[in-house]
Amino acid sequence: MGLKGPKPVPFLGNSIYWLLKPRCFLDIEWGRKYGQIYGIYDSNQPILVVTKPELIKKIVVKDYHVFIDRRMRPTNHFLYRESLSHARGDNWRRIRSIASPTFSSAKIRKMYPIVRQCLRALMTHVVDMECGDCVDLKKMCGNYTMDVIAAVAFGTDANAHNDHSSAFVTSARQILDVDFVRTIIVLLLPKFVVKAIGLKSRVPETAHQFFVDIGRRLINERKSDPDSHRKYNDFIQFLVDARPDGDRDATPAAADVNAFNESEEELAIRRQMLTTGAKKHTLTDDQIVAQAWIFFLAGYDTTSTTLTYCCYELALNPDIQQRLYNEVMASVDSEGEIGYDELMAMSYLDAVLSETLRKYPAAIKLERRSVAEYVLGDTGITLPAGQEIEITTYAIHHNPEYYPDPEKFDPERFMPENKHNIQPYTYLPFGAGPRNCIGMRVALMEAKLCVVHLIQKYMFLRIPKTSVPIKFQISMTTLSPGDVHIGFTKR
Ligand code: HEM
Repeated sequence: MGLKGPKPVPFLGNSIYWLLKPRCFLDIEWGRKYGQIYGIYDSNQPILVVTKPELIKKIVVKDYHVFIDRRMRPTNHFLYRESLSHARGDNWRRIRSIASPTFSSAKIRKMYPIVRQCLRALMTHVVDMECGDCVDLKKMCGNYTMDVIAAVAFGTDANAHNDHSSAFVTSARQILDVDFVRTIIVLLLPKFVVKAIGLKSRVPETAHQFFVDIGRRLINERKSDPDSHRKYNDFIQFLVDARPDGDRDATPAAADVNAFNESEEELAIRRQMLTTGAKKHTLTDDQIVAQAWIFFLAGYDTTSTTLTYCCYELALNPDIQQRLYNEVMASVDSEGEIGYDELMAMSYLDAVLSETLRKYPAAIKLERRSVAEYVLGDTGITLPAGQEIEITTYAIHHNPEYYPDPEKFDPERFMPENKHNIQPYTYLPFGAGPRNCIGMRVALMEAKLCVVHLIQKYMFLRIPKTSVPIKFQISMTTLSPGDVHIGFTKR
């Protein structure tokens, strides 16, 4: 296509740079140098990088059917192949329209008590720590989101704070703690070299099998219990019960939280996709297991790092923390509890989390793949079928043209009176269009509830061990923090 872009290294493309610097910083540098459309190479795979809002809208919403697939590395395991995030074309449409009602606000309200229960475990754990102690935020938030996602996706009590050797936690760790550098070396080296030196990036099959076994067992139990739909409010149950006339509020309304890109046009496209998507409105048992699995994989680390960054910024910004504390105290009841509607109505809390997701989007980029030849707006570029596309979220969120003083943590940007200043398709922490994050509402509920309960009891403090600025780990797709420590002191 003759695009500008960083010079690729033979066979390795530009991937070699990702070993040296976090990808998010490279995206900013390359965007400054090459503009809103440029080309990079992932090994020998050419990728079109797009950061122009009007073109993003075309790709992810208006012509989403041309860019219906996400860029995916080949995988044979059904847990991935059949999952929502990896599925392609009509298979994805079908799975998405069956799975969407499981994320309706009615269903999320039903899950609320499960999340509340996991929060109790977190609060008990925090009480057991000495106040004023140095808190390992990543670990604390990770244990909480592990408990939540195990409970809502697999109906299982992971007991992550207390039992680090439980089968659930160890199997999850084997899969989640993938060594990035090792993985990229395996991807970069020719296959025969990888084989010859016996390098493996794969996780042991027993870890995957553990989740397959739990999922299959639960589905059997639920299917043989005629009352299960009354007893359980987790994803497995919702997917077992999925019906063509499931909840109608599965698509977000224009006023929904974080729906910055959702005009009536986008909502209509999404609704149309969902209603035409499902010819056969059931999933096989293994397809249900694959969805529970991907909810676990996509929902654990993203929510945990978001919470980590949020508490970190509150520790660095005592004024913002105080204002949030005031809002929390005005919203909770005499027992310190809060209902779903009251939680969602807290505008400053919403602004704090939105700003966290702006400054630290857990996924640093979105990926799409064209299924047909396509003329890209008035750029004069014709994309071939199979063209990989990346939309560099982190770089967009840190562009001073859209967010003045982008390194400043400033929740004001997202207060109701200022939200209209945000240009559509420049705020993408959950992606956009019909293939956006299906778990957004769950993630926000889980994170907000956690902040509300922690801040009531503890003040977050910057301590000598708090690294400023925060350090990011080397990663291709996610914004993972290195160690993050802050102090907690009892209020
Ligand atoms: C703060 C937390 C989270 C963030 C920042 C986040 C972000 C994202 C992003 C950026 C995407 C890609 C969207 C696109 O390509 O347009 C995505 C997809 C997805 N997310 Fe999330 N996510 C979060 C939590 C969750 C949770 C809790 C779940 C499940 C319970 C979940 C399930 C998924 C799934 C299944 C997909 C693939 C959707 C599809 O291809 O149809 N995510 N997420």
